[in-house]
Amino acid sequence: MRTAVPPGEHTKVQTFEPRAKAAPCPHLMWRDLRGHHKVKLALRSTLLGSASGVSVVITDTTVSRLHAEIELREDGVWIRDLGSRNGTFVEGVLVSSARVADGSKVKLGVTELTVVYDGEQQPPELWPEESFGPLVGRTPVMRALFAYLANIAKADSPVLIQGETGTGKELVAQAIHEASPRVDRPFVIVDCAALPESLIESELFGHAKGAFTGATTARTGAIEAADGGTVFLDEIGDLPMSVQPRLLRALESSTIRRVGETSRRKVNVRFLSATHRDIRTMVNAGAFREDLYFRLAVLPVTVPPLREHLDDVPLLVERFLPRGVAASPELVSQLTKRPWLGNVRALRNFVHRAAVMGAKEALSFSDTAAEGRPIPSSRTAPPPSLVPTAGGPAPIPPSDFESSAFDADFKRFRETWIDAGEREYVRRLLARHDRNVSNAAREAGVDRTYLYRLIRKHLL
Ligand SMILES: Nc1ncnc2c1ncn2[C@@H]1O[C@H](COP(=O)(O)OP(=O)(O)OP(=O)(O)O)[C@@H](O)[C@H]1O
Repeated sequence: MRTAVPPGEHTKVQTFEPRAKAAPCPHLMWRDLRGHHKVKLALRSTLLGSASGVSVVITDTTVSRLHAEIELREDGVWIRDLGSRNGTFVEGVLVSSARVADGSKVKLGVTELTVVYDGEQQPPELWPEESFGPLVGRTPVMRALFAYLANIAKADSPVLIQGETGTGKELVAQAIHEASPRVDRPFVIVDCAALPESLIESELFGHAKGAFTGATTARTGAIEAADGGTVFLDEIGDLPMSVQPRLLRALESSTIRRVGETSRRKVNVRFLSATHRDIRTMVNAGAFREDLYFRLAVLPVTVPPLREHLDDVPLLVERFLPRGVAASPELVSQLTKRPWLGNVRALRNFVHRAAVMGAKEALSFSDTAAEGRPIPSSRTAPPPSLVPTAGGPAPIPPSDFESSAFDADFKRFRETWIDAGEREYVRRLLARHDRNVSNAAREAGVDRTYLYRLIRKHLL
């Protein structure tokens, strides 16, 4: 359990006035056991299936409970299968994700649906500033996200934040809490992936003295500690099945029971949770409770991967660089062309490495760290650099470890090299064990869930 750091300084520079493009606003027609239906798809994302909690319920036993998701993007309507039992077909072709053209036929189980594009959606509301709490972003996709976050911050319903690793989900949770009426109360974070199954219950709900061996004193759990405020359950997809009913009960009854106690305690908390996994597919696979999913995802948030808002790279670089240091325009231009598979976190790590090692070293490190190479033409250009801004400190010398690393700020130096060493350690460990994580974790003497986290962090 951690309590969040206080909010930092937020820049409110307004230099770029983006316009959101309108997405198509289609309708969906189909016939099932309940007859003919025609539904307008007004939301950016619509869940289709036979479960009663989804937005478009299809009454057909061959349709999975959470079967597919329709997304309205600027370039059209997309459908994504959620690991359904009988698959999703577009014009007779089995797809995992596909664009659906106007008038196309989509088949879920034995039910055929027709997608008709008719008219455009109202463009989404855009946040007027380039930051929202600790988050920065100037692109329409981020400003639309900020406007949505500002709205849901006022509500009290549970929020499920989804997005790839490193997209900023934890920061989104922090931003929601800071913009909510609960801002003056605690914001408590629980990382469900970092705790072994035996400890997670007591971490969440607390325990009584003597509840189990080693419980020498009573302990308040995270949910109780967040009373009046917000509890953020990070990596909720890793919550063991055995603990899920207990969390469901807490959400439904606003009470918790400490491990080893018999009576329940009233709590007043807002639940935010996040995951990089698709919980809908986990529900279909029987690895996550459907009722808990619907309880947690009353207000869903999807954080876009960095490759979908690359125009934010310059602003993010500025945010991550030490005060008084600026990146050269060539470097920034190169950075906006990378795929950033590790998203904003990878960009932040790059900037920190560049400030210690020099941009050239950091770029070549990124090339081997699954971030992909820059566009070929830029590779022949001289190495871009970090330069001091007027009145700022001396430039950090580019190039090799020997000359530059020891001149840097100690904290950053330490983080960068620990990060690099940790990555190399895990890479070699996995190679020695043919990527068998259980064996590797045993040899390393760490918990399996912790090793998974390191693998994800370093994109190994
Ligand atoms: N829009 C943003 N503005 C400023 N910083 C950001 C933004 N998005 C992400 N970051 C920074 O990127 C890093 C990774 O973000 P965060 O830890 O919130 O990602 P995450 O999606 O929760 O990752 P994971 O799935 O691995 O838990 C953090 O240092 C965060 O501060």
